[in-house]
Amino acid sequence: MSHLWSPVTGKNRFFDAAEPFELISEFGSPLYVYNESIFRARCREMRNLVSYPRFFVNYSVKANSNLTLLRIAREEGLLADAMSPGEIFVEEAAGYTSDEILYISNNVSEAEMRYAIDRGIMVSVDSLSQLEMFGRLCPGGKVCVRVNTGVGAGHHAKVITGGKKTKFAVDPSLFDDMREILRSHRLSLAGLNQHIGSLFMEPGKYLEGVSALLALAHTFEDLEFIDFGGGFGIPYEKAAGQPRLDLADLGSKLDAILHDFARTYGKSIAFKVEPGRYIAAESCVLLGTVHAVKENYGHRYVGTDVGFNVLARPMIYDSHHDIELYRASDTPFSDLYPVTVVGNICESGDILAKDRVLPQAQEGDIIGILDAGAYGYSMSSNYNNRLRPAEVLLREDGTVKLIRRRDTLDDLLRNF
Ligand SMILES: Cc1ncc(COP(=O)(O)O)c(C=O)c1O
Ligand SMILES: N[C@@H](CCCC[NH3+])C(=O)O
Repeated sequence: MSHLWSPVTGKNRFFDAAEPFELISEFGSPLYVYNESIFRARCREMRNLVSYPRFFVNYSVKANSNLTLLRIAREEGLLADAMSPGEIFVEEAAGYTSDEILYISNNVSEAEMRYAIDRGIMVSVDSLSQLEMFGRLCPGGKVCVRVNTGVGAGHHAKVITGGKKTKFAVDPSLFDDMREILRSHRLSLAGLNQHIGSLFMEPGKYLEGVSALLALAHTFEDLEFIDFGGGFGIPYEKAAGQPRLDLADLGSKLDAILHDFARTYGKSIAFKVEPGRYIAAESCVLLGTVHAVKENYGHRYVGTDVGFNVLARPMIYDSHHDIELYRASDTPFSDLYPVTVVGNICESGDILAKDRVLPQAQEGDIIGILDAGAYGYSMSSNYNNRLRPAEVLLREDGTVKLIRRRDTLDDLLRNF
């Protein structure tokens, strides 16, 4: 039995089914551990966001494209987004059919666009030059256009995808030119989509974006669907008491807007959202091992095997993840003081948590990095020729399933 120190009170039920030390000894460290019931619960919350009947949730698989999790998302009735042929390929392997996938392309080659067209997958283009390309490849076809309504939101400048300072989507002032391209290739505009950015915690900006897109949508007569994008945030700072996004409030306001639009649009219309993080983030704790503790010029460091090759978010965006400690011995956890938790990569920016208030860690302790299910494994790499970790699923029936094996040294030579 291990001992747990957690900054998050009122739990910890995540590891009911299996102990961190047992998991690490069986599957290696670091290790992405997912909880099936949390993942399914998040899928259902999104499915039930509104009462509007033709409402679809496209899971944005860039957050986490593990095949087993994709199959579960599909079982829960989620459709899928794809950002690349690779994502389409994996979605098809998980059982998604062409009518269940929306390809939200960005600066793709002809071959990449054709990959979706050949499969009958709906393509969203995000520039007029790519609309031209689509028209050349698929004259007379149906297409979707990604629109930048000028509304943007997100937890960091690098993930705000709407507004005046982003490469994404079509500026509505170019709509006359867009209509001309549609006409010249006999294309029908089946859908409009947008994505304002990743991680908002208040409904305001999202609903502002929804209304802005719908105002533009009224000027097109034949739309089949409108897709408002993802961005639904989760509270990463639970230990500090950060509240959850009020989905019930967001859902009821969104519902009213959708019914209103549908009443006045004049034809049956479907609506979509594209959550990634909300579905996957909280279903995962990333486990790692403490291998060294040291003091450098008065600064205390906890050295772990969770480098930024394993979890890139803190390095790229200074993102916060709450951290727990598990201990096999009976040594009690000490008082709390600030330490910097780092990985094993040869860069000084390889920092998981700076000046985090924790008990003194010991060699052999396990750390648990919470809410690591979105943009965790999917952004991991082999930098420093390190092996990407395994992923395991704590199933609802109490069993543990390996859902992706850990890289092997041979994998490092696979492409030579
Ligand atoms: C086009 C598009 N849709 C959906 C998402 C999913 O975003 P999130 O994980 O914040 O829900 C992203 C990523 O930000 C995206 O680029
Ligand atoms: N990778 C970002 C989110 C970007 C989503 C892709 N548009 C994160 O970890 O927060």
